[in-house]
Amino acid sequence: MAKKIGVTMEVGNDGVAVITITNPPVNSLASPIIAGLKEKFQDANQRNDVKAIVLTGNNGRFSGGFDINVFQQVHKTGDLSLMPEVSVELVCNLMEDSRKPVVAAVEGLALGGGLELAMACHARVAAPKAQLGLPELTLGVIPGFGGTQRLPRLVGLAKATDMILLSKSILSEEGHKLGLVDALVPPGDLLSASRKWALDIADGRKPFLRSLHRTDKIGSLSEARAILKNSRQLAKKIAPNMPQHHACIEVIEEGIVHGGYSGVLKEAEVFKQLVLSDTAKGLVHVFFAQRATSKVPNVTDVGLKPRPIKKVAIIGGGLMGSGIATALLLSNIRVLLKEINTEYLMKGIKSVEANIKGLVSRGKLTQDKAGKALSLLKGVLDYTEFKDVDMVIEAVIENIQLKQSIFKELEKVCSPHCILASNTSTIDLDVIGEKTNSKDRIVGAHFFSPAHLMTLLEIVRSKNTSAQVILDLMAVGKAIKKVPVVVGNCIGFAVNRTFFPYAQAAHMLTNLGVDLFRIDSVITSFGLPLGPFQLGDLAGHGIGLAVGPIYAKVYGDRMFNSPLTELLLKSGRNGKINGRGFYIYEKGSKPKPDPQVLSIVEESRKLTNIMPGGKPRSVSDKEIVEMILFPVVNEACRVLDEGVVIRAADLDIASVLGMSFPSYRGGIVFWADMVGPKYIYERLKRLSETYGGFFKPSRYLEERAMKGMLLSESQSSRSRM
Ligand SMILES: CCCCCCCCCCC[C@H](O)CC(=O)SCCNC(=O)CCNC(=O)[C@H](O)C(C)(C)COP(=O)(O)OP(=O)(O)OC[C@H]1O[C@@H](n2cnc3c(N)ncnc32)[C@H](O)[C@@H]1OP(=O)(O)O
Ligand SMILES: NC(=O)c1ccc[n+]([C@@H]2O[C@H](COP(=O)([O-])OP(=O)(O)OC[C@H]3O[C@@H](n4cnc5c(N)ncnc54)[C@H](O)[C@@H]3O)[C@@H](O)[C@H]2O)c1
Repeated sequence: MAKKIGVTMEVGNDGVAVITITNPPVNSLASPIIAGLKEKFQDANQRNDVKAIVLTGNNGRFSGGFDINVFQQVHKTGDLSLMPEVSVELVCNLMEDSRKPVVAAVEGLALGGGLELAMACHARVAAPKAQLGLPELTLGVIPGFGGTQRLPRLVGLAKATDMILLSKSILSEEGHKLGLVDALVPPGDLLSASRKWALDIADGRKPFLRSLHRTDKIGSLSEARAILKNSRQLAKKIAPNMPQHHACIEVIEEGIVHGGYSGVLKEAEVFKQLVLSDTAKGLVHVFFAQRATSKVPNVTDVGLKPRPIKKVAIIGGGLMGSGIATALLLSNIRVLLKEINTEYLMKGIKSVEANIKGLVSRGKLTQDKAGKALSLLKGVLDYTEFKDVDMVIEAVIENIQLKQSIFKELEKVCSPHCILASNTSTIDLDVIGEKTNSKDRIVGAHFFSPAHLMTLLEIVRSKNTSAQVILDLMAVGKAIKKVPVVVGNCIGFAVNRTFFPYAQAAHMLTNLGVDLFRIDSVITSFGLPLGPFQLGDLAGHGIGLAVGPIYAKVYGDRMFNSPLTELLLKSGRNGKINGRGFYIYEKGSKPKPDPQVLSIVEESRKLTNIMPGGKPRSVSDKEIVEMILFPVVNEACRVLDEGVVIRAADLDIASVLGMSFPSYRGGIVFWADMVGPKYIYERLKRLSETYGGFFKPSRYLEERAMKGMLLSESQSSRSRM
């Protein structure tokens, strides 16, 4: 059934016109809604039987803002005329400057353009716990319906810049204290209270306030300039590669110096420029790509319902097991943590406690909630209590025989409906389940470290895993605030496999004579939070050495064998874990590049002997980015070709959430498409002629480059799922 979209107006006997937005699920401001609002406000302003107006949203949500699909259309077509001219015609002229008072009745959420409409009203009445914010900067644009001007005038400049630059929303309770919300009322009274407020303004019992004309919360020009100076510093720190933060501050400043109306006009100009930026394209892509991960063909569209998962057993209380336990406990799921002996069990429980304490000390969790979470944890040393768990997540060391024997045992001790998940990062799931008769309920639950903080959950589906089990794990993932991405079974799955050339390429460049600290710095300037060497230190070089042969076995034709990791380990540099790797790690200070490591690098260079003519290769920063990330793109192509992910956008989300690839570049495939498959192919081809198989372009990349296709365009039908 087509969903009902539109704007309605009902005029009551009291002379109040209630204008209601209906566009499920979040009442986004799509073109027909904006047209409907213009029409109804014009009508209400003209009708003699209308004394006052109430604006509200249907189904308990005021509005989730401007329709982000329109941004995507603008990105596809480059056609700016798809953007409506709203900020003056509707928001200033028809609403704010109306002679009839308008009151916003806000419930659920008022975000972006939704909050901007509410701020153009002459008062705001809200239900408790409504979410209020201007998150436009997360989409690469700025507020475009006057929000840059009205929010500072309603809550003060410091609070407004904080909310806008950090895209922080607040609840209506806080909004009430700040003056953004004029009255808080129970949801059942929202409409009647708003009607009354509107009539009170009309009859002069309450003030007729136009937000854009207010100056009482702005302070003096020098105070404003001091706040904006701090904002500029904040923007430099949090968004060094993005244009919208600085642009937004300029627009706010325009309004402070030349008045709100001038600010509104500048806002529209700047909005037009930003909406076409690569940053906006990347961030809007990520917005939709993240939501698309919830749609898994033959799983979420076949009428299945997720089964309740109330109790989970975790086997192994090490780094990953304790992190996974923390994530489950924080979402009120009971956890049995199994270890091999009391000492390791206590260590595991202490890690969970430390994770939770860390959240409390950073103000992310109340003491009460921390206590409640820990009360749901029970440590065990055997399988006696496994009979009534709904799911087991195995997180023991990466050892095939051990995992196989555990799964064989689980089949006996757990109920037949229990989901059997493994957190393995490299072992084939079919191999793990080889000795069982439960292959349909064996699934990969690949969390990323630290598991209680990282949001990606790769759900690895073997050819036998049932749709019901995938759906159940997706539901658990969402319940514990992860973003589940369903991927196919292969060594490294989607993320680790795609990024295995990341460290390898860095090692190759270093062996070619490029300074390793420069490589890290170039890559962090590109936008990844950690360069390949610092990332290696964080993961631990022992792990790097252990997984190398596993990758070599299947992807050996495209491996660069660097002796550097082994040499590091030989000299006692395990990485962050023992305070020394490529960097030195001291408590309380940032990692410091260790010059002593350079002699180890020299030794490695002698062994590989790949420097041209024995002299360091000279490379530009651009070449560094290309030589490190194009091999990653190349592997992403193979992942797409083999159908390891359902759609290219899933790999974008997985790269953003699993590897912290910059979201404003849209994820690894989106970025590659922006750079151009043909250019990437030609660069790799040239590099492979000099340096061999590591850079050899994949069949998929070559094909797309030759056909002038994007990498994200219609994938091969040879899906593994
Ligand atoms: C000529 C040029 C002149 C230029 C002048 C300027 C003109 C235009 C100015 C625009 C002005 C405005 O300032 C810009 C905006 O308002 S941008 C939008 C700001 N709003 C947001 O960023 C909110 C985004 N949404 C969310 O954060 C969440 O979706 C949520 C609203 C908190 C709800 O969360 P949840 O309940 O978890 O549900 P989902 O996230 O899963 O969403 C459900 C579905 O709804 C879709 N959705 C959500 N928001 C929007 C939206 N704003 N537009 C379109 N669609 C939206 C979402 O995609 C989900 O869809 P599916 O179910 O299909 O996946
Ligand atoms: N470390 C990471 O960054 C990371 C990321 C994703 C996935 N993984 C995977 O997660 C798994 C665990 O890795 P980790 O880093 O937490 O290892 P870890 O060494 O920190 O922890 C493993 C724990 O398992 C326990 N254990 C071993 N046999 C057991 C048994 N029979 N019963 C109960 N407990 C047992 C050990 O005592 C140890 O405490 C591995 O499969 C690994 O590949 C690791």
